[in-house]
Amino acid sequence: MTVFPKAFIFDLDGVITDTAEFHFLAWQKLSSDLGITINREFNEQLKGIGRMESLERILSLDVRFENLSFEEKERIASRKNEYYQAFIKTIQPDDILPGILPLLTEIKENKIYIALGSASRNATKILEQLHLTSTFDFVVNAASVSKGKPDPETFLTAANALNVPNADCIGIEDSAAGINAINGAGMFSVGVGNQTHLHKAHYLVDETSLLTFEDIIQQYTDWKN
Ligand SMILES: O=P(O)(O)OC[C@H]1O[C@@H](O)[C@H](O)[C@@H](O)[C@@H]1O
Ligand SMILES: [Mg+2]
Repeated sequence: MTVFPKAFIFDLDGVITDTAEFHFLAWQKLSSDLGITINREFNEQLKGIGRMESLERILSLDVRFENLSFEEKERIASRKNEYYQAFIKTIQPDDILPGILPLLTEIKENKIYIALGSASRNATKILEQLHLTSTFDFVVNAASVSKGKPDPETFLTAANALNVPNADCIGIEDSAAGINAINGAGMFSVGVGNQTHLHKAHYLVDETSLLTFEDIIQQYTDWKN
């Protein structure tokens, strides 16, 4: 018999819209200002991770930045955010990734809650630009939690707010940190991306266009039984 979840908890960057690419481009630009080179492979470990922690990981690549003060780090992190905000200025509903709108619609039709579990302080703004604010029953962002992904707190906070058991939630993520967070919360994890980085996902698809309600529910049902 088919088992339906009580909530879907979506990551934002790289799942709802391709802002993961803008985060990468902004970090790359900032790194280049600092004389540090980062590539896409290195960027995989920044996905899902908060702004200051990402900066720490980049600075640790070069001993010249060993003794920066907190104020200096904050200033550098703000510069990255300025670069990022310039990239996201023009984001609009057309930028919702393929497959996401039909999935959201079907979840709603089945009267299942939809939450956002994002590490980004820009999350609310992006949802507004995508005209998706009212689609989400609850939004968790970096300001709502004390421990970011891979800690499960982001996903547990959403489940608590919606008053649903953790094991009745499905989380969707494009980052390894996010998949670890969902699994740590005792939820069913859906990964969007490649096997190398997201092998811990309970169910994995290559891209968002392959996320169908029917397939996810089928996989979730198998996991529950
Ligand atoms: O700098 P922001 O917008 O608060 O985002 C923090 C993090 O948010 C996450 O969603 C992204 O995957 C990370 O790449 C990003 O660094
Ligand atoms: Mg993401």
